[in-house]
Amino acid sequence: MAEMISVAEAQARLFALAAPVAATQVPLQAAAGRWAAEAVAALRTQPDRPLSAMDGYAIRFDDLPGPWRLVGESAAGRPLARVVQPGEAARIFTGAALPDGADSVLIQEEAQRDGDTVMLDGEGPPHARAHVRAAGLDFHAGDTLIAPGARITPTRIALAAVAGHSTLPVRRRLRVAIAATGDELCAPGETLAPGQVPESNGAMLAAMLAPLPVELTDLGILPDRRDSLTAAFAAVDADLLVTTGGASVGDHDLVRPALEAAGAAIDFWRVAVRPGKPMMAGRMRDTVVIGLPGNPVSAHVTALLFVCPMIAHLAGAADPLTATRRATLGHDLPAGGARTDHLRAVHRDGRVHAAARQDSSMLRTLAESDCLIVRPAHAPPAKAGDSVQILDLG
Ligand SMILES: Nc1nc2c(c(=O)[nH]1)N[C@H]1C(S)=C(S)[C@@H](COP(=O)(O)OP(=O)(O)OC[C@H]3O[C@@H](n4cnc5c(N)ncnc54)[C@H](O)[C@@H]3O)O[C@H]1N2
Ligand code: MOO
Repeated sequence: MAEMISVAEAQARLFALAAPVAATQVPLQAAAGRWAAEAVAALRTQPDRPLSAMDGYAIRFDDLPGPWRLVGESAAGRPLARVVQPGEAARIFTGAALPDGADSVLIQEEAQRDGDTVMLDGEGPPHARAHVRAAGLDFHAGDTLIAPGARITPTRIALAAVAGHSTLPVRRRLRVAIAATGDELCAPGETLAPGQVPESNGAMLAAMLAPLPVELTDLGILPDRRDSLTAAFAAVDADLLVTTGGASVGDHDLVRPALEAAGAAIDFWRVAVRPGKPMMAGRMRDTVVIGLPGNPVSAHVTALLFVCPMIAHLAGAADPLTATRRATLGHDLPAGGARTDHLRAVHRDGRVHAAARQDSSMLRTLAESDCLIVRPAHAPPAKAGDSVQILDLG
């Protein structure tokens, strides 16, 4: 039987199965949560001219301590069409263009006005260009603002908009098919015959993939019959096929032979991960296939470690792996086993506490957990107060 490979090796081999899909240009709002297919440069300088950062009076710093003669007004979008001469001031508002000739802003809390005369009533601007946003303060035309492979966050969408873009280069949406396998499974809510259980992996996977740039096809529940599995897999037209169940070594675990009969070359099967060991991945013509174990917790953990990162990779992410972070352990843990362990845990009083029972069928413990404690294979025993790696659960 094939040896187990490490999580890191499995992720690397998975990513090597297919390159990111084709690039396309989409409207700003449609780019949310996707990844930049190429570098995005500024089409304009921001601000494109000096602007006031405060409400007050545009003055020449050398004229301090005043007084000044008021000669007009500059409001946002309505600049003053005149040069401010020595001894003159212009009323100005936040975001308005600083008139030519002026170099500083006297904030209105430090000014007194009497008709057309403005007088200093306080400290005044501490230096020339005080309360002025210089042209190019934020960025200059031509600056690279978004690196290739960077996630398109709401703030990057705003940045692209102010940089002059109405569209962004991303990868096309991925066509993802999911299928549950198992004769015991019934659609959620259906009346169960003896021995049947409601199918839960499909709804969970669909929810996990919902924030990602995918077009999802749910093939529903496939029976544990090699011929029907083969026919269903062979008919898939997608970038990625994700199955759950039937991945292990039992007589009814037929996903691997059915995938192979449908033309798939399996690249690896069995990963040193707990839960989730029997997962497999390979390629079936233009479709990457990932076979996840059926146990609901195993399916969740392997989807988190492999499916979501693979979608990010195919969607062009420079850094597709889900980030771990450090947390403080709330109690002792025994030495780890031969597989990298993922313990369902909750934060309490600033520390993480693993659930007492970690059976991979127990969905309730998973749903009540806010993170997974990641323990590398063969980790030595850990003590309360030790630092451990965690994966946040959404
Ligand atoms: N002799 C061995 N037996 C098992 C091994 C092994 O190495 N040797 N590995 C175990 C491990 S680890 C796991 S994980 C499971 C996974 O096996 P399968 O992928 O073949 O999963 P199934 O047998 O199809 O199902 C397991 C369990 O999960 C339930 N299930 C399956 N699909 C769904 C679904 N879509 N929604 C809800 N629940 C589902 C299913 O009813 C079973 O209870 O194998 C071990 N065995
Ligand atoms: O990997 Mo299995 O998921 O340990 O139960």
